Amino acid sequence: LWRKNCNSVQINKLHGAQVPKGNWSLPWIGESLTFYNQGPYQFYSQHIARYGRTFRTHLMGNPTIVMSTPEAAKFLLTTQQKSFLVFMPPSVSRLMGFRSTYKQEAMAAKMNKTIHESLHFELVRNKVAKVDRIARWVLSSWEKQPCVVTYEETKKFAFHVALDFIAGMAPSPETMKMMDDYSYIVKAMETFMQFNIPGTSYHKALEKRQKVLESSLHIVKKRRLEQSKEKCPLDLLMELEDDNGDKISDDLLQVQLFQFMFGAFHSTSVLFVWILKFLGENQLILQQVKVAEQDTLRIGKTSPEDPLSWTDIVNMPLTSRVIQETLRIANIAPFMTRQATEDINYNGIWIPKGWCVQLGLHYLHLSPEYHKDPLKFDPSRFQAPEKPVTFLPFGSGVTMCPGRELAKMEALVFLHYLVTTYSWENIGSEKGIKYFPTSSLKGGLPIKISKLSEYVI
Ligand code: HEM
Repeated sequence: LWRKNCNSVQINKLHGAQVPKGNWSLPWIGESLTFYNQGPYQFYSQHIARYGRTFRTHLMGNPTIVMSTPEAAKFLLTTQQKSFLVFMPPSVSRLMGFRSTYKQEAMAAKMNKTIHESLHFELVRNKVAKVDRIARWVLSSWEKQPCVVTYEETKKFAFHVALDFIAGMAPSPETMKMMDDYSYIVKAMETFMQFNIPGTSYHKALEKRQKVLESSLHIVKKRRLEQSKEKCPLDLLMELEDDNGDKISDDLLQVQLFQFMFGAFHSTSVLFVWILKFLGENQLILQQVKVAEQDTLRIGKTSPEDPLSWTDIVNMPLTSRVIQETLRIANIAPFMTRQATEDINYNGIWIPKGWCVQLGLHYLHLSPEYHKDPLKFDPSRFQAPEKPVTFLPFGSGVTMCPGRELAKMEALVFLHYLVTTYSWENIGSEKGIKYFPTSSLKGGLPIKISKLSEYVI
């Protein structure tokens, strides 16, 4: 019956448009297991070879059309974005407290607008000195460790930068505990298809979510009393009023802070891990970054305590290209999924209402059509402007990541201190990549670091 239902949709036509070729596989599960086991790139490559650039499948309980061209990205994220809602698998959306009607609620729309506006360039620029302090604090704690599990340690950095940036909060035992609870939630998202059964890690992750929400509420209440002169995004959210002049409720605020922090720290720490992996494997590029750019910058400082400035940040073109190339190859967000709110005809492809459309960023970023020698780590490719809509690590359109400038600035500061002060070697064996909730290295990249003897400025 399930197959019949799907097929009857497929042969229905709207102005001559047709659902693309593909495979439904098993009822409800569809091809989710294959997608999960193979990872997006292999899954996309095999299906594209068989069915063409746009194909249909069944993922996470939904009929899904997968597209991976710049035209499709533009259509889905920009020109036709109003016909779609952001989609997450139910088990993930429950952990995130995400509702599909979310963007339609008036207050939620105001909050979203505030978040995008609050992460402005000026704020990022003003935070360089603070991020500088946090980077030194975290890196100096690595010196005593015989084995640094990069993901675990860069997480501390990204989490505390995000907390300072969003809520003006300094590191404390309470924030470390909050970070551990978050980490448990992220870990639970790695597993495909989860059910809330007592004793399972998913059930425990939902309990941890409750704890993080409590910590978030505590932060909100503390911030209300602080009356800080420097306004952070949380202050701006607290000032919001609905159409009746009522302030945003604490319930909404704590969920918003929860989601905001989630977006802010996990992807960023994963980015650092990938950068360390690629630089470790490309010693020549590492030496160029170190000698030609970062050492020169450090030598220009009057004392070792001199923090980086915004001028320094914008004078790191080589390191910036390393970050771009890492984002392209690592594909931290390997795909984006949207759900159609109406029947849509996209260039003869029929997208029925309720179906999902998945944009395969992983394939777009690694396609030889748009990127020469795509699997080669070659930051110099970014010396020339990339072809339009072929590089979207932060998405595009109204939901484009508002934290992208902060993420890049953090990475530049972090790399500055890492390469000028330390050398490192990989001490773990390759364990492969996990793709959910983001593309990251299994094992978290264990390294051993040594302080450089020439660091005597
Ligand atoms: C390397 C680091 C990061 C990557 C790769 C990344 C990637 C992304 C992507 C791809 C999206 C769009 C999702 C979609 O449209 O479905 C997104 C959204 C978002 N990101 Fe980031 N992000 C990063 C860092 C950050 C940081 C540092 C912050 C906050 C300070 C942040 C806050 C957000 C928020 C709030 C959204 C939701 C925007 C909306 O729904 O309108 N992200 N991010």
